[in-house]
Amino acid sequence: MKQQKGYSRNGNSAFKVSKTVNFRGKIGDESDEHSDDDIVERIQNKHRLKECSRSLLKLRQTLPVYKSREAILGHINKNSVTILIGETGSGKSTQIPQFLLDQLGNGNKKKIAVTQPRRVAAINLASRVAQEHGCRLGDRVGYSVRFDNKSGSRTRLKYLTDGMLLRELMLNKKLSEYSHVIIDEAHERTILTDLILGFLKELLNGARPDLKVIVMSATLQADKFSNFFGGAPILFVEGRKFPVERNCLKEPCDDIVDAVVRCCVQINQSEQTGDILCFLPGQEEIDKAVLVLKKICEHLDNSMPRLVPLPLYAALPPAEQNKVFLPIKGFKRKVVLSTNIAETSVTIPGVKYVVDSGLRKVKVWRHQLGLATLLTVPISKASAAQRTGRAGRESAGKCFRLYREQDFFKLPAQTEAEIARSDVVSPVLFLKKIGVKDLVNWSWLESPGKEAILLALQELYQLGALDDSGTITNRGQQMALLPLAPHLSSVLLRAHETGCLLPVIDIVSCLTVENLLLNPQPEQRDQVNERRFSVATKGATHGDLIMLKELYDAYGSFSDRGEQKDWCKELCISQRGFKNVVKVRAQLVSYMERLFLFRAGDAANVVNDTSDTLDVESILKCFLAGFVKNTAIGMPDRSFRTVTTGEPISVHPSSMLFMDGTCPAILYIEYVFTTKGYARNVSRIELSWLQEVAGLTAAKESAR
Ligand SMILES: Nc1ncnc2c1ncn2[C@@H]1O[C@H](COP(=O)(O)OP(=O)(O)OP(=O)(O)O)[C@@H](O)[C@H]1O
Repeated sequence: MKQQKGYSRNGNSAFKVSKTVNFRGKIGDESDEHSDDDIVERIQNKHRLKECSRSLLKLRQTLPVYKSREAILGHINKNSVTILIGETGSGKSTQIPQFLLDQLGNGNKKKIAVTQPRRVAAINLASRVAQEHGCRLGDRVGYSVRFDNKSGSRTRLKYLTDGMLLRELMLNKKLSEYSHVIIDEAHERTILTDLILGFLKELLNGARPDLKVIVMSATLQADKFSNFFGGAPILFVEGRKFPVERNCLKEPCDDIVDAVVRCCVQINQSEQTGDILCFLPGQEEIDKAVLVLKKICEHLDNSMPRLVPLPLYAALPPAEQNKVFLPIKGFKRKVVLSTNIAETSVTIPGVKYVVDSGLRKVKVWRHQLGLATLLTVPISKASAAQRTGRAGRESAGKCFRLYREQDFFKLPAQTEAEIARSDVVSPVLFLKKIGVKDLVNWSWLESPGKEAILLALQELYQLGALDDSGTITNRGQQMALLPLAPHLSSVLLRAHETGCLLPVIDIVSCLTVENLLLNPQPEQRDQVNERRFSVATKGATHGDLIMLKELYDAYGSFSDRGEQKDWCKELCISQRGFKNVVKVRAQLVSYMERLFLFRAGDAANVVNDTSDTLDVESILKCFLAGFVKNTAIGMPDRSFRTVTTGEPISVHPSSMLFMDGTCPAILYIEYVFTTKGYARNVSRIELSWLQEVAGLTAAKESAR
């Protein structure tokens, strides 16, 4: 290992060790019939919950926000919109919603919604606030995130992802259940947060002048939000609870995974107790760092705490994600390796040290190509502050930035709004669904621009979501209700119409789980590919989508868990990824059942092809209908050119079709640009299919 580079210190050096106590309330569902034992247990649980809440009250009272309780409530009660700025860890996300909950009292049936850009944060906050409030999670305090809901008729305070609030909006345009909507971490400027803000503005000026809106953020974009809401007052809450010392590298590092690992080892050697939270750009780097740390741990001196690396990224199943929040026993130190999903709102108990790579992965939409690419880019100053803020939440902390101080000053102040670098097909479909007619002049916090809106409208028209007059069709309504991007929704609807729904749902479920197929080590690549080819015999000819179906079937065919695990290992497949696929599949089946009122188990309605009887052509034509723009034609020199712009594109080395030189045309689900443009998740298609599907679209266009 290389020598650890030195750190220069520029922060507060106060250092204090405090004991962490973890309280865990019992979680369960309420049923109507109880035995005497049940009742006794319930009373005991209630007692325990109240006790836990009483001890947490002492901690809550020390939070800066708690001390400003009356002023904050007074402000919110007086104004329709309040912009609230407070430092990380000051208690915004946990305390302000509870002040409002207490103020509502027991008799009031209205609810408080608190939106979060990420599901991990929504769940983490709801769990904590339920403990502080002394209730079971899902009772008075609950959460709702995609594919998971812990809220019920008694829930008065609901943490939910911005996507879930938008879904609620589709069903109830006035949000009539809610008296207060809190938009947390508004500075993240996700498309969905921006959309909600626009929608809330329209509601306040129209159907719900009584609604109270609170926009919260730790960083300064206050003026922008205030101006958007016609000069809404800005409230600053002073004070941070614990100091965090900041350290930067003296020299830049060239290998970020190596630098993170070295920094963790150094913290373990030189710092007092406390867990470590590291921010890395993506899953690939995280998995690599976990592996290296596991290997290194075997050789570490017994006089130091044992390092326990735990990954945290969106593609992990919730049970795996939850592990990072559990306390660790024994002479050990938890090392959580995370993407930016733990960057805002999240408190990971025990964390005292933050290691920040200064990088993140971001999807950038390229209008000219009509494709998105995934890039690793430096974070903003606002992000760096958020990451630093994950330390110092339970006691004083330290943050180690793996870049130089002068590089920090070069970072952009704020993260660019997602809407400025994304395609807006989903948002436009949503706005159409809720009946917005004039999209260009709608209350955009930041308009994506006329051109982007027109392109999105065109795309939705091609997918059959809009009719000639630009009105949403029945198909568009159904697409909006499915929890998928419009292109994938359209694939499912086509599959339902052509009788191949279940195999297509299997494939779509696999596509929604990131990094299901892991990258084998270079020396194992040929062997792993051979094994995959031997299972996915049809995929070897038809490509990655069909291979996913074959792998899904093979995964489901094991009765022995151990054998299933070995199989995943041999084929370099993520077993936890497949567990997630199974859950997503169940949800998608139930959405489709509700939309079309059928039972997927009823063979008369849907043929559930096995790999042996798969109707490959029908399946691929469904995908073609949703992704007709993502096609490329084979050239005599075995290269491909995209149908839309004629750009050269190559099959990605991870594809089953990488070595195949015989495809007349290809369909791909993703485009990535590294050294050149690559197609990922590639399928072989025939030119006649392309003519058939593109012909249908062209016919529609000319009829317009
Ligand atoms: N899950 C948890 N476990 C332990 N302590 C927690 C938890 N959640 C919150 N806390 C405590 O409550 C404090 C306030 O957290 P809260 O999330 O309300 O702050 P915030 O101002 O919203 O911060 P941020 O902007 O960083 O999200 C934390 O600093 C921490 O001490």
